[in-house]
Amino acid sequence: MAVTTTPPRAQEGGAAPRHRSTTRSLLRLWPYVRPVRVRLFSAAGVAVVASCLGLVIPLVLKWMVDGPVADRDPGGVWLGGALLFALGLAEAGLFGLRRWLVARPLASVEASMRASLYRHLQRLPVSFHDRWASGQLLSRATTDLMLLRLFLAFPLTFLVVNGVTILVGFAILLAQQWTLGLVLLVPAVPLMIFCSLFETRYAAVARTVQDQTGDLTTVVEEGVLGIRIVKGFGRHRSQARAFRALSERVRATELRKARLLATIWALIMTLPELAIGAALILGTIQVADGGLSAGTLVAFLSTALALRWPVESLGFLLALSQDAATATDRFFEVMDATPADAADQPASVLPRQRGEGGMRFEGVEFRYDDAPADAPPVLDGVDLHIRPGETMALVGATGSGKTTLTALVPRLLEVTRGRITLDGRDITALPRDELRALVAVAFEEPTLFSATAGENVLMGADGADRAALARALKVAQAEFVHALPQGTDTEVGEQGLSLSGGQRQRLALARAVVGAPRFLVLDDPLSALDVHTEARVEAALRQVLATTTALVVAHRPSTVLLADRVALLEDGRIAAVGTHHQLLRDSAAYRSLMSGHDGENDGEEGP
Ligand SMILES: Nc1ncnc2c1ncn2[C@@H]1O[C@H](COP(=O)(O)OP(=O)(O)OP(=O)(O)O)[C@@H](O)[C@H]1O
Repeated sequence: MAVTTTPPRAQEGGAAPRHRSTTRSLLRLWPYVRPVRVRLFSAAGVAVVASCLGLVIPLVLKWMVDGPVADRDPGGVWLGGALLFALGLAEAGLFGLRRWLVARPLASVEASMRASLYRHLQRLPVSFHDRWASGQLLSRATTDLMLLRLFLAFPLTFLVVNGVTILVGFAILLAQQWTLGLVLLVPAVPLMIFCSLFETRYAAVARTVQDQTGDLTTVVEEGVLGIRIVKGFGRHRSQARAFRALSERVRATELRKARLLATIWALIMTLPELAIGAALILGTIQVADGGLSAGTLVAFLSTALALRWPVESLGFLLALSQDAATATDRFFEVMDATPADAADQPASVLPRQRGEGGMRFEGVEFRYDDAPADAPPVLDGVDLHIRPGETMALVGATGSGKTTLTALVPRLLEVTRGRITLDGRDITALPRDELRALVAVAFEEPTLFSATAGENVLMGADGADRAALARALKVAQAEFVHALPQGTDTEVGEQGLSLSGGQRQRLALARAVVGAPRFLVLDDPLSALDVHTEARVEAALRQVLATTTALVVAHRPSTVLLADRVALLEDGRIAAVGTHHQLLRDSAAYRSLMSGHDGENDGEEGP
């Protein structure tokens, strides 16, 4: 399975991709923004009108200074004052309306992006999740999406509003006194150069800080999930040191970001102020010479001052846009990864052949994407046939590829070469839903979700009822559930009651069998059980699921004995197949493997 992107790692010095276009990045948000475009554009229109109303105020001032004030007409002054008050009120009201227009749609854009990301993460193959740190994914789903909502709510609108206001404002300035207007325009050229330099540098720092925040999230998550190990080995000090070092790195990068912002902000504020100062001096000289009316100078300077905020806010708006472009890139790095179903081969369904029943591995080769190029494949030409209704134990040394082989059947991993058939049908030609209904899996690490015990089990099959639940609990010898405070309705998992390792394993096993699957793949799911419980589980499994074809990774002779036949995995291929006794007799490797377990203490399951 080819996944098209690799996880970016936070690097000191910035990891922003070169040649990135901020606009092109942000334009990718369009499909999510499209449904709310009418409200967003209306809000921008309202804000433009509000901002331009602000520019009318100096014109009213000019009329007042040159008219009623010069003519000492109190009625005119009152009229001008009332007009100014009405304009101010309208401006404030319109900005309020803008905020009301965008609040709800933007919350829905953020929610729909988060839902798409979550859906996509669920569809991405296991190999993708193996390669990406969970904190990097978490930070994309939280911090990055929040930055995007902020961008759509504020900088996007105000870049447009302030851009239009600056253009209209300068048109008014040039119309009033073009020579003074040109003086104000002088700083525009250096400012544009500074802004473009700033954009490139800021993009690199913004990317670094967002990646480092992802790394920090990973460390926090690992610290919380691994709290028992941290405490058990007294590692809290070294964990805290590692955390401090990482947060120190984030702080240093944030400070770099702040320094850049401070520089551009200082330039954006100073240059226009100098230009306004120069215009004031030149304008005063012109008024003294009689070339300009006092009212025009007042209006000119008021307009110039009204343009200060639109100009000065540019640095801050550009910075927020950069943060948003980086967040967009990070969001699409995940969304662009090829989901597992997209990699399905065309459904060249092989006709089911007689005698082809059961689970068959034919020349199966598998290599991990991130394995070194010169490393041999983990599995190299595996041939194995598990007959219908048969239980095959899979044994092999640690690291021989047993888990990898079991992950290939439900297509958690994809074979690199060769094929696997279930009742004669190539698994790559089966729709995912059908494959997942045919094959049930249980792993050594039993994962339970924050839900009731019953819900955790029923997750194993769509439409399974209470009767199926009771049957599954019986097969998995998980009837201890009935003795829990609320029986099958007791909350378990991270937020609920803590269960012992063996109890969790039996619930996970019940989940695997609740749908009475045709094929069962168990990756040593009974390792935490005592031998007696294990024997009872296996016996019940065989009896109730007589038609099930099972592949069971086994480490202990007791598990092996319950299987019909045993396959020995060695050097990436099946080295021997036979009953336990046959292999003990014929295979030295098998004898040595099993003898390693002879003296093993099988341990007790939890309370
Ligand atoms: N995501 C991965 N990327 C690269 N190599 C991997 C990955 N997962 C496992 N491997 C390698 O593949 C080999 C087989 O691993 P696997 O977990 O399948 O062995 P196993 O037989 O199940 O071992 P055990 O009995 O200890 O559970 C090992 O060498 C392991 O290092």
